[in-house]
Amino acid sequence: MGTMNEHAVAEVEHLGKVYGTDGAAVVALAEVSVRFRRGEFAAIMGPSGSGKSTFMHCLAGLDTPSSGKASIAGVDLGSLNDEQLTQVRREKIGFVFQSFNLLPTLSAWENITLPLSLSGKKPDPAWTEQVIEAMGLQDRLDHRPAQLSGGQQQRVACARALITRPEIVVADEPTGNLDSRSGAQILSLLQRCAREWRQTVLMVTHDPIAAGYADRVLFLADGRLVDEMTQPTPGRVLDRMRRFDTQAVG
Ligand SMILES: Nc1ncnc2c1ncn2[C@@H]1O[C@H](COP(=O)(O)OP(=O)(O)OP(=O)(O)O)[C@@H](O)[C@H]1O
Repeated sequence: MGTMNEHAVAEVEHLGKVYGTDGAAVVALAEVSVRFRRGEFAAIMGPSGSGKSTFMHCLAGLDTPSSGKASIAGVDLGSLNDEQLTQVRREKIGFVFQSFNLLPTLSAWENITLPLSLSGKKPDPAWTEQVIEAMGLQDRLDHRPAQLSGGQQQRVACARALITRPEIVVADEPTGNLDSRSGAQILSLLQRCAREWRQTVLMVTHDPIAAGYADRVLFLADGRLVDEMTQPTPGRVLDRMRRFDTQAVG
């Protein structure tokens, strides 16, 4: 695809994670190696307990691998101290969660600009306007989360994730709590992050329709990367997921 020599924005090599010890040890990830490039929208799928959250947490520096390594922009996260890790997360990664995670006492505007307030930075007016307009939030900036619909709240959460212009957007089931129309809006926005703004978007999802918006789908099973699909369609993703079901039964 002409991307062989392109710089990997994020990469894991021989990533492994074991929780607990001895008899109680659970292998959550084993020997996972994958690279993500600039402007790529990737979906991570797999049955419950297959290691998706663990994978994302290790990649984003929220959890420490037991073996192998995770790197962001060529920097091995394992070589950083806590302060440096916090800085990498703050500057390079925007997070979107299934449950929005907005602060209830703050207005939409205050929630969106919180990452900047926390690091003592001023909003870049042109970028801020572009993000707010892309999220369709111009008329909702004074509202508190409770005065917004679920879809609007998730768009506030997306704007908050984008306000620092991170190279990577990590979305953990971003449409899990939304109706299909609001979900489609969020997925189009994530697609735009990748295509127009050249951010690397990594999304965990259980939904084949959501995965259909991605450029590539990675399939995890029992902590291993077992398959990969480019130019996914909901139908092909659904077929692949069904094969996990039959394997689990058999
Ligand atoms: N903190 C922990 N302590 C012990 N075991 C854990 C911990 N976190 C995850 N696990 C185990 O690791 C395995 C992978 O879990 P993980 O949450 O990464 O899977 P998942 O694919 O995200 O699942 P789901 O789709 O249900 O959210 C599971 O067997 C889980 O029980």
